Amino acid sequence: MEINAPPDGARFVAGSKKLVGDFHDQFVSMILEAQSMVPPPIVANAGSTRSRREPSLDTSTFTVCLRMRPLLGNELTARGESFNCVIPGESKIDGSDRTDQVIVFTPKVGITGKPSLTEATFAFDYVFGPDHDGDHVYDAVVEAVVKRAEGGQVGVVFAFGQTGSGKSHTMNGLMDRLVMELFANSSEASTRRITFSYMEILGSNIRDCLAIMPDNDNGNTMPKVQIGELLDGRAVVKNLSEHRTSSAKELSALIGVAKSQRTTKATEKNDTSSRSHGVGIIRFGHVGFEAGEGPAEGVLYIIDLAGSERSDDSKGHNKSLMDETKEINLSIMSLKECIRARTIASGPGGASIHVPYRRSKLTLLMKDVFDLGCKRMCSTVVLAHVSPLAGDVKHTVNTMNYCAPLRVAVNDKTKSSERDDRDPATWDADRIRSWCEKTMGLDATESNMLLPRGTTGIELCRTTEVEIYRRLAGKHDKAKCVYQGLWTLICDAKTRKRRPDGSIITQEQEDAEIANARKLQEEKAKLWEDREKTLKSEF
Ligand SMILES: Nc1ncnc2c1ncn2[C@@H]1O[C@H](COP(=O)(O)OP(=O)(O)OP(=O)(O)O)[C@@H](O)[C@H]1O
Repeated sequence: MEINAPPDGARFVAGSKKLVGDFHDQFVSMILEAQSMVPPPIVANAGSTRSRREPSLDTSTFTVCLRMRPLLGNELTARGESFNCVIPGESKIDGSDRTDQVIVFTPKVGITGKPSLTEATFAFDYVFGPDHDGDHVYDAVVEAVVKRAEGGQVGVVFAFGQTGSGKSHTMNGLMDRLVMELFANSSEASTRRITFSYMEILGSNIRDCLAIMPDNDNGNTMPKVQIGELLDGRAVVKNLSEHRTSSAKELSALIGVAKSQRTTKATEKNDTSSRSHGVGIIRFGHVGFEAGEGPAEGVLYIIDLAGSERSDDSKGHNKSLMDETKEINLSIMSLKECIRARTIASGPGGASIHVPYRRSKLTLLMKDVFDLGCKRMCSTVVLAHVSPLAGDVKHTVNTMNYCAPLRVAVNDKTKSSERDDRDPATWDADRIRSWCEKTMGLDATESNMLLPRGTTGIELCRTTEVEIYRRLAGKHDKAKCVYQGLWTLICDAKTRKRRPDGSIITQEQEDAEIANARKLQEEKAKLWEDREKTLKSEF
């Protein structure tokens, strides 16, 4: 949509070469006017869409958010292209769906010297504007992921966006709040074991930022960290130090050391630009179990990606900064590719989609998030960051063009899959109880402990491993058996072959299709053989 300047606003000087910065005040008033027309938030009847959907379990969920930083310091008073061109748009909460919109205005000056704005609207799960602080972001999207990781699942929070858009600012704030929350409940201290590690990744060069801690014998000579895959498919990290923490003070001190060790350099856009991906890993272990007995460790990855740069941002770089930029942009591209492919892979007919997580060390580390066969729930929060400045608008549109469709892909997959009767997420309370008793060997008392108040299949599928162990207290072997049995069924359902329209391909249909293809191939071979014979006889 094009918005033209008010007639009395712009100095139209036909033929003279005017730039966007020459119309600072006109653009500011045009954007303020557009902002005054944004409708108030819409809150529809809760539950209106959820009740219509088939129960289904998203084993890897992505919450795609946008955070825009405020204008800073001299940006507030500077002229030229230093004005705000990103504003929060309409907000809707519709049953189980939540949508926040954001509007980006691209200022232009035509060849006639006339200023105009091009308006584009993008939808996200959440949009955090300049007035939202870090606590707001934590409460809205991060807290739930932390709780899941504490319960034995995988949580990932990562920040990406243009250099100088506020990624480190957000992640530092989230880490500070996380430290407070993790140790707020002292009664949990005796039942869990928290460890912290921090590394920085630049291409295949990975460094342990806590290797110089005094509790590490190797000091500064720590070997390079390696990320690889075991024969059984598990991703492993070698030579990364793990530091047990039992208080907020200890964890805070470790985070402080990690931050001070991370490579930053001054670039044209940011005096302290992060030139690597910073990866904080918090593991939640459980005490009181024999080795190999208890629930799996939960893990939380807090990832502050290096800033992506367009060629404009890097025109003043020397060769080494240029090489770093290339590495940074490549790994961010493969991360985005993996999220896109993973969301499509969980949709109808998507089980055969390849998720290229081996392409970079960062995505290999997060393998659980991208693997359809992963045996635990993975929740990822994508925090895309943008600068509000008109001078950065190309980058902003670029970030939004990539991130906003990630959210659409997530929502689309619930559309029209044929109900899978073997998927435990679709079972009612009686069927899941009968499976627990007949297949898993639980007696009636154990079933009552595991399935309080008529727990349905989808509810049990969403229950964390730690919670299953808690409900079946003292019966670790049964808890392990139920969790593993349940996740085998879930993974089978996730990888079941489907047609693009969502209908299930049964084993018999698959066998018939293979036999049919083989028959066609034999017929073709026979045809060629006959042709060759005819040709030979003709010459
Ligand atoms: N929401 C915010 N409120 C106030 N100041 C902010 C906000 N976001 C960012 N800033 C400030 O903007 C500047 C750049 O932010 P930051 O270093 O976090 O960017 P970045 O995206 O991590 O950059 P790079 O990718 O180059 O490391 C910093 O001075 C930071 O304090």
